[in-house]
Amino acid sequence: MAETVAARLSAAGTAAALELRGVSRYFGALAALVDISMTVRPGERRAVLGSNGAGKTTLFNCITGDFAPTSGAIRLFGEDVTAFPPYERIRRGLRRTYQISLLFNGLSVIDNVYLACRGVSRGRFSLIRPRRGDALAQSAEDLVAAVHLHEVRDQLVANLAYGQQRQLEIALALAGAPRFILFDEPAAGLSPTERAELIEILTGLPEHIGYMIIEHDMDVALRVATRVTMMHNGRIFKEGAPHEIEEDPEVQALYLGGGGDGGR
Ligand SMILES: Nc1ncnc2c1ncn2[C@@H]1O[C@H](COP(=O)(O)OP(=O)(O)OP(=O)(O)O)[C@@H](O)[C@H]1O
Repeated sequence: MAETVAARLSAAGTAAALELRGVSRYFGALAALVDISMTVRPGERRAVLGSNGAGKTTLFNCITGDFAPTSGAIRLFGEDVTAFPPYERIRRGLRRTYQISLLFNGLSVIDNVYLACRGVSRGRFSLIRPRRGDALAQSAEDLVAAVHLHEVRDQLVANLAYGQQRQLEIALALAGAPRFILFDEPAAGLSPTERAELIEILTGLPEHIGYMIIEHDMDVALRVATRVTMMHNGRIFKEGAPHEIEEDPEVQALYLGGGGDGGR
């Protein structure tokens, strides 16, 4: 369904959510990204696959502005953001989750989400205590529900199961009306049940929110993505619909043939 929305917005002439043109990133002599060009349409859900060292995290770091590309250009919703610092990209609706947890363990689920909503809103330094029913408090409640954590709303983060903590990280990324989210291996370390829940949460996000997801679990990646980019040695190796990638003999040889370990 997200594919339909993406196609409709694109046909209407809407600027791409994300556009990379000739992006390279070197660390000394090491080429982590080489001449990456890609276009992600509004509402599109893109999986980025590739073995260790393929360049996936460096790609995310260039998109967020954590690393400057050595060369090339990055556009967000039609605007050239190549020289923008990360906070300017966040202001334009870009969000990211990390492999490491950035949660406040000593606070409840709802307080973590409320603080995230507060952090991306105007007046974020106000010390006025929130009341239930104010707009931000309501947004926090909605986000907790969107990631299926309403039953543990008042629990301390430290007491949550690992999978629930990952779900909470998704809620934080959803704070403040994001338009495009980068998910960095959200399924890592999850049980099969938790993975199924994650798939439900990601596929249930509002259709106008596009995302890019780094995922080693092929099953998760192919189910939550409408399009897949396969990277290898800092370059784009293949791009296509999930079924095209799954059936591609070269992808199978490089990735799926790795003994069921997702090419790691
Ligand atoms: N800050 C850095 N300094 C030096 N080299 C780096 C840095 N970050 C990444 N690299 C190198 O760039 C290459 C690409 O790394 P990157 O982390 O982007 O790959 P990846 O596809 O995300 O791998 P993984 O699946 O292990 O996270 C690797 O050779 C890595 O060692």
